[in-house]
Amino acid sequence: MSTPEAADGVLKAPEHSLDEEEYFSETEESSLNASRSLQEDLYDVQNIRGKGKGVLAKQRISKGDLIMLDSPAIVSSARLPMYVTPSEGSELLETAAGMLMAEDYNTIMALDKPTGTTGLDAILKTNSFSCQFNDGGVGDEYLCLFPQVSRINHACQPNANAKFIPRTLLMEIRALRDIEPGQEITISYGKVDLKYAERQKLYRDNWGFKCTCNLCASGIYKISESDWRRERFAELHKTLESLNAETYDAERVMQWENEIFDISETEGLEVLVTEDLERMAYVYAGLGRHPEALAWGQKAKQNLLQWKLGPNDLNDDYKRIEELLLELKRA
Ligand SMILES: C[S@@+](CC[C@H](N)C(=O)[O-])C[C@H]1O[C@@H](n2cnc3c(N)ncnc32)[C@H](O)[C@@H]1O
Repeated sequence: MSTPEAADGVLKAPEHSLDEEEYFSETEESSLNASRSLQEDLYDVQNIRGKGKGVLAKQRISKGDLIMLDSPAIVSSARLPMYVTPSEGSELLETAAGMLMAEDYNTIMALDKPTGTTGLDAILKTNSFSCQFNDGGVGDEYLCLFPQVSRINHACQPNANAKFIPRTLLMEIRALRDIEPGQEITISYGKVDLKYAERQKLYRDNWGFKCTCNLCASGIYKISESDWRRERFAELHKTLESLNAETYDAERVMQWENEIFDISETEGLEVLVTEDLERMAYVYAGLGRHPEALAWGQKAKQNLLQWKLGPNDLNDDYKRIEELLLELKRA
């Protein structure tokens, strides 16, 4: 499992927007105990037809709200099978799990696994996230088992986002859109922008299930509309990335970007539009419209912090956007 508004001019402010300070303090202060009390108020684990268990909202959750903060009960190098035999690997996992507190051990042993399988291997394969702790170089891939997050089912138009924070090893689940009481909370297990056939193949081959999320179960017309939008999303990005001084036209870029923002909202692809928000900042800056450029730059930074980066994981994208914001403030 790996984890994953257009407007005429300036984006609408999201209903719940986090500024950097609020974001950092909210996340820094959140302990796992806080997460457990969040759990009691916000969601329940219940049986979902055709999907085993799943997580349902108990109250209205607003876009941007923190839903879960979970720490891994088990962390295993993804390269373990290169160094030990399958039975040695299973033994190591059982030994590690045996060191957990009884409550945590029972929680992970009760997690979902394919019928007819036993043991931690199957539980890890069904439920773990593939996580990188450093720069994603050779050997930097780990399988992490998050006991609470493991109950969240996949959807191809998810209403929540899973973000792994390497510095703390926490997995953060945040609402991608408003979620009503009784609605299932869902995340994407794989690449979020795949089309129907690619997604079905991915989930069948890697996790052994046929995806029956709302989109995949919705029938041929809705599925092909969604596929068309996803294809258009990719096509627009290709066009935008291939622009040069001769082919650049600010008006057209703005139209295309607004189309991208519309599609990202419908399809749940908000995590993929940071560069588009940044591009809009450059377009407005190029037109000498600095207040609008600044607003788009701030949206880009917020998008990065909300959906991709952990507090203090300030990567090159973040630094580049910060520099742009500084320049725009000076202009
Ligand atoms: C990480 S677990 C999710 C929680 C699980 N349903 C449970 O009962 O604990 C992943 C498993 O849930 C089921 N599942 C998750 N998303 C699904 C979906 N969109 N369609 C069908 N089954 C799904 C599959 O059996 C998958 O292997």
